[in-house]
Amino acid sequence: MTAQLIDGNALSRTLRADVATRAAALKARGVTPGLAVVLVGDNAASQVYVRNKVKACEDNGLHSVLEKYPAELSEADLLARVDALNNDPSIHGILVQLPLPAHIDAQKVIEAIAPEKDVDGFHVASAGALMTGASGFWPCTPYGCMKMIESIGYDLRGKHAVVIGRSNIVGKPMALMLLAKNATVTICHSATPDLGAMTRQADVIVAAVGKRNVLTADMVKPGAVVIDVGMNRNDEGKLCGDVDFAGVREVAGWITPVPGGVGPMTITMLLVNTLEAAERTPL
Ligand SMILES: Nc1nc2c(c(=O)[nH]1)N[C@@H](CN(C=O)c1ccc(C(=O)N[C@@H](CCC(=O)O)C(=O)O)cc1)CN2
Repeated sequence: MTAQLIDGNALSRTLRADVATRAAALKARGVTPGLAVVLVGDNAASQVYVRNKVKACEDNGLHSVLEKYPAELSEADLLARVDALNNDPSIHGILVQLPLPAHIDAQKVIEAIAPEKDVDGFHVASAGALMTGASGFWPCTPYGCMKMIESIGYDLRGKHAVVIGRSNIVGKPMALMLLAKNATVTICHSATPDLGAMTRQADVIVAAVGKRNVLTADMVKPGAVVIDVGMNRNDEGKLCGDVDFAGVREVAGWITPVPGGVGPMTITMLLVNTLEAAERTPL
């Protein structure tokens, strides 16, 4: 069996077209959804990601501002910028690109963002909302993974989902989202003794570790849905995920590629969250 691809670029095109339609409707009522993207330092990958976020806004009718600061920016100055953006009525969503330089406490900066503008979904209030089922923004990467699973018409009720990785940004929120759809969820991590024994039981596997070949064909139940969140480089310097794609695609039922899978969906869900932040703002 060769797995069917879940194409993040194609799904993104469909979802972004819907964002553009809704943004135009909002504009007609006098509100242009606005996103502020804050980048500190010169991390090469971050520069590409923020550029792609700004372009995605431009292409789909959202207003965006990109604020770039040198790596030496103080934490206090960054907090002051966040405060100014919290009070700017033309800005509905704020994101501070991660990672931040080591002298800045990233969590402190995230907590300074007004929860109603936290379109990254990283604020503790957003995490609490996800946990309790209250209204709030979901982190874009796991939210994108859920949309990919939804796009194949897969019913998670009663299925066993294994999430590999326990970060606050992907692993933990991913597990909560799967749970909310009535999956039975297992979270595996670096101290899990026999990862393969867990993943072989899974109907759905989400790999979010940041290490190549964490998931190989012998660890996958035939027909499983495999979502690859990893973003790594192989020995030739080519982008690859956490999953041994060539091997696993011969066993899985569905699989996401890297590139062209979860990555573009992360940016798409940022647009969705920003649009919703603007829609929720009273006129
Ligand atoms: N404030 C945030 N910081 C970070 C986030 C985030 O969601 N919010 N996530 C990651 C990086 N990230 C978005 O910021 C991101 C990573 C990758 C992609 C993407 O589209 N990848 C492409 C390949 C791109 C390439 O060629 O290098 C793909 O997978 O096809 C989008 C967004 C950490 N920081």
